[in-house]
Order: sequence, then C-alpha cells, then structure tokens
Amino acid sequence: MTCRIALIAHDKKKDDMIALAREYAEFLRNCKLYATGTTGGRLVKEVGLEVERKHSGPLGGDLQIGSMLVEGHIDAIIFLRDPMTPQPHEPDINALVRSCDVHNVACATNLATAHLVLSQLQAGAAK
Ligand SMILES: O=C(CO)COP(=O)(O)O
Repeated sequence: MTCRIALIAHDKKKDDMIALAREYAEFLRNCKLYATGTTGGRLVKEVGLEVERKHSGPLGGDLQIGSMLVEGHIDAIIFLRDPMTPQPHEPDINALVRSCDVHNVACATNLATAHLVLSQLQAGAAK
C-alpha cells in the first residue's frame, strides 16, 4: 500500500527538511505526500517531489493536516519543529502533535527520529 506521509518544517528547519527529503527522495517519490504551504513549495521546487500542499502553518495548514490524520488519511508525520522560536500558531502545532498521540500515528519531531521513521518505512516498502 502506498505510504501517506505529511512533511512539515518550521522556517529554521526547512533546510534540514530539504536535505532529508533529498536523501529519501527515491522512496518519497513512491509515497503520497502532503505538506504545509511553504515547506511543500520548497519540496516541489528543490527536490522535485509531487506534494499536495495545504495552507501555510500559521494560516491553518497544521490543522488541515491534523484533520486528515483524524480521518485516517495519514500514516506518518515528519514535523521538524523549531523548539527555540515562539510560533504564533503554537496551539495548532500542539493540536497536530496531540492528534498523532490520540490516533497512534508516527510523528517525528526531530531529525534523528525522522531518519528512524523514514528508513523503517523505506525498508518496509522494499519487502
Ligand atoms: O508553520 C508550519 C508548521 O507549524 C509550517 O508552515 P509552512 O510550511 O507554510 O512554513
């Protein structure tokens, strides 16, 4: 089954997200990808991935992805959060991460975990 993954990164983590996506590009090309607006735009432009883009995070993009997750349409989230910068939409960010816990969906919020999740999903897809 095609893996459905949401990719989200705060501004200071976007370069990390691009590097991560490049590393797993071959696998990610075979997934159904969703992203918040700005993250998605960069993934399309700089990595050449096909991504369904939602609104930018501060405009409700995290909530849109959270809603999809609650409906059972997302298998994993890579959410590279910036723990050092206050975000205007902090409640939305918390709601998305909480939804992952409520619905038992894998949620990687830092690079180390993102590598573990993506390498595991990639290995599963190769079986
Ligand atoms: O703010 C975000 C996640 O909380 C990310 O939104 P953008 O991808 O639009 O920058």
